[in-house]
Amino acid sequence: MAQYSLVSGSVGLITLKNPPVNALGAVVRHGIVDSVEKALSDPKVKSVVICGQNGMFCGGADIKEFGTDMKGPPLIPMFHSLEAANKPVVAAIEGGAFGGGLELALGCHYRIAHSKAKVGLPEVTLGLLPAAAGSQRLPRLIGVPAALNLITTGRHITAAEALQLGLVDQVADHNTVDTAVKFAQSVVGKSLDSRRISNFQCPPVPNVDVLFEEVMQKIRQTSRGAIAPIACVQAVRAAATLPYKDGLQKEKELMATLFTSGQARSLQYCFFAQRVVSRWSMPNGASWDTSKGRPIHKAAVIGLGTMGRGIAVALAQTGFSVVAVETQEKQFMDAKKAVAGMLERGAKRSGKVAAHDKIIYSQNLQAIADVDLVIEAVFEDMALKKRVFRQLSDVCKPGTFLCTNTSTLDIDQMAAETRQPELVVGMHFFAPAHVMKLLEVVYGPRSSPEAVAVAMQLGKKMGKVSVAVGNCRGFVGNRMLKPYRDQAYFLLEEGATPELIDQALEEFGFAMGAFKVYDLSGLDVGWKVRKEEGLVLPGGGSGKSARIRQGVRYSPLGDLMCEEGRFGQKTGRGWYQYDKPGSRDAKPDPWVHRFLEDYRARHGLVARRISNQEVLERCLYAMINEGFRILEDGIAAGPEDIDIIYVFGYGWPRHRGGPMFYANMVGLPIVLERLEHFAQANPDVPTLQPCNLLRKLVASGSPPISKWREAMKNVHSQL
Ligand SMILES: CC(C)(COP(=O)(O)OP(=O)(O)OC[C@H]1O[C@@H](n2cnc3c(N)ncnc32)[C@H](O)[C@@H]1OP(=O)(O)O)[C@@H](O)C(=O)NCCC(=O)NCCSC(=O)C[C@@H](O)CCCCCCCCCCCCC(=O)O
Ligand SMILES: NC(=O)c1ccc[n+]([C@@H]2O[C@H](COP(=O)([O-])OP(=O)(O)OC[C@H]3O[C@@H](n4cnc5c(N)ncnc54)[C@H](O)[C@@H]3O)[C@@H](O)[C@H]2O)c1
Repeated sequence: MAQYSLVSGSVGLITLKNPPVNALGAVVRHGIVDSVEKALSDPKVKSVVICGQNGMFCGGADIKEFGTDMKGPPLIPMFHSLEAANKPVVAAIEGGAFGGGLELALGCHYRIAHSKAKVGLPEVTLGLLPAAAGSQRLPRLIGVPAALNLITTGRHITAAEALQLGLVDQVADHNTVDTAVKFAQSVVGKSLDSRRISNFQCPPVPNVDVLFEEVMQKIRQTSRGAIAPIACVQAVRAAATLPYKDGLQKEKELMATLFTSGQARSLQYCFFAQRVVSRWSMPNGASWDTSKGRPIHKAAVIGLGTMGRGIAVALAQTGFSVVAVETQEKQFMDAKKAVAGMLERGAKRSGKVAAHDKIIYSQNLQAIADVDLVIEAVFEDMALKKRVFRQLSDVCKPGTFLCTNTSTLDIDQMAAETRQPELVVGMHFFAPAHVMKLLEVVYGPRSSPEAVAVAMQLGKKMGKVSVAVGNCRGFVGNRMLKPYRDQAYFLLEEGATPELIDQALEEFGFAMGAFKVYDLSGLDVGWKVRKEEGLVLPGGGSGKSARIRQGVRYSPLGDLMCEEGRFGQKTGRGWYQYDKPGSRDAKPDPWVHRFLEDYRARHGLVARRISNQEVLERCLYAMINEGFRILEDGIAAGPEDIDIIYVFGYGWPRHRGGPMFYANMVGLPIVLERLEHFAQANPDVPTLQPCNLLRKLVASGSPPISKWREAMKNVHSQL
């Protein structure tokens, strides 16, 4: 609702009330219309202030209403009547004004913001554009380049930046509403013509066509197939080149296309999924609302290689005291230099002071005796990790949380080496750890809810999107990656090239195709793991056993590449060629094509034409099938957990919602039918056999993804 009151004898105060963010649902919109009418028709009222309750102005249109019949007054005429009012209307912005909330403020004649408030037009992140005239008013107020930046990125800006851009008129440190009321009284009688933004001409831009052409080209390159950023540019272009009324019409047409698109549904699903996963639960019933964490002041990182360095930086930048331990002399010296450089660069970007003094370096484990939490990031070697956990348990004070950054190994085996196994959890960061947003928090069978709560809270403090998952080989993300990568290799054997596969995946929207990722992370990493698993045979093996291991189809292609010393970017040669070791510009390599032809000839394989569609179906459906198995096994609490892991950690295009949402969009019966088809053609690939949960969901009428948790409960009770 919107509450109306008369304050200071002459100011009509309209307070938006719709917790928690005062979104502009139908009831609020009715409330605004009624309140504005009251204020404008009351002769005692000389000016109007609009604010939101509980220190929050407005989070925008009510996203939960999208997809419903959206009854109630529309926003655009409401904002026009505010703007047309003959009494000054002032927006008092506390907390935030986002999307429709900022558009409401732009309909007002003045805007006063609290110094800690943030504002923005984040519609693009929901697959939309600011379609309550925001795309037309903002460029008129702050100019085309600044408006383009805000609207195409959706970024939230501080009150100080908003003031600098001319987006707000004043910033208040205290009592924003009181300040706005006084301000409203002070402007009574002043002409309002110059305050009605829809009357403004857009500030002229030299070479407007060139500017928009350049911006559009950049957006096309970076948007990975997302349509909303492109529509945003088109809408701002309309503001820059057309009269307001025509621009508004263009905004409406563009919004109509976006609003009903699958991309908008996917992005809005991601918005809510991110919030769903923060309400974590464990199979034993423990959950975020019943489990309390403990404050962490001082943390330790063990092993300062690729991951340990990033984790130490992320902790220090969050304000934690860190003890960083590395045993090898050269690594120790290199890490100190590298971490200092990372902190400097971070400080430059954020404008904050580099947190050098937060980190103490040591080569001795005794230095961590008084820390509250440890994150181990030594080599991926179970024997070593067990030894380290024994030492940690001896050295650390009782009650210290012991976390491992392992990407695949069994948390429980490490916990078993300690005196308090309930304090052991996985904190699986992604490289580079100070940049990547995802954190998988892995609970073993003995992990306490308190330990999970501590890791989840720590992740949140570090600005990570944390997802709690169960303990199995590869957890969620890496477990699902295996069948995807296996399919990519099998497709090479059958006639594809790395470029063909990567192109199909990149056109789908992945940041990088499977083979570019291999080259980036190093082919030798997987080779080492496969050797330890006893899968690697010299020369790739021979005869029938060459392409079968442990009874299932296996491609030795990756092993053969490693035997040639082709480890990827680090050696300047991998699935692509690079100008020099360490260089990033991947070029197709004729050597690889010959290597694949020789391999096929050796194994009597006849190359066939492989379509992009087959690449997507084989790679993605195999991955999705594993996702269903993960749900069936109770490793992830719901499809949202899997999707958030893939969007934030594995470059899955957000506008496609994550693998499980994608399956829901494609249609579960289609996914099942294609998996059955591929499984029949590849009886020696068990990961293509459709899993029980998928079959049961299809048999029960393929409920929408929002109902899968419920359906999973039934499946679990039947298993
Ligand atoms: C605001 C925040 C920054 C606050 O963050 P914080 O961390 O404090 O809190 P949470 O994020 O955890 O949120 C708490 C709680 O609130 C829910 N929530 C937040 N925002 C909204 C919202 N806008 N609507 C509904 N619910 C919201 C959130 O889900 C949490 O609850 P939960 O139970 O899930 O835990 C942060 O919340 C934030 O960033 N929010 C989103 C801000 C945003 O993106 N706003 C823009 C919304 S879109 C918009 O405003 C569109 C307008 O431009 C124009 C609308 C015009 C519509 C016209 C439609 C015409 C269609 C024409 C098509 C015709 C087709 C045809 O022809 O048929
Ligand atoms: N590299 C990645 O992309 C990535 C991503 C996620 C998780 N992980 C996991 O993170 C862990 C570390 O991986 P990495 O890539 O940083 O390895 P790395 O080889 O770059 O670094 C490991 C470091 O640990 C040090 N070390 C070994 N034993 C030690 C001990 N007893 N005490 C202190 N330091 C010791 C080594 O000297 C080395 O500097 C592994 O478990 C790995 O699976 C890696």
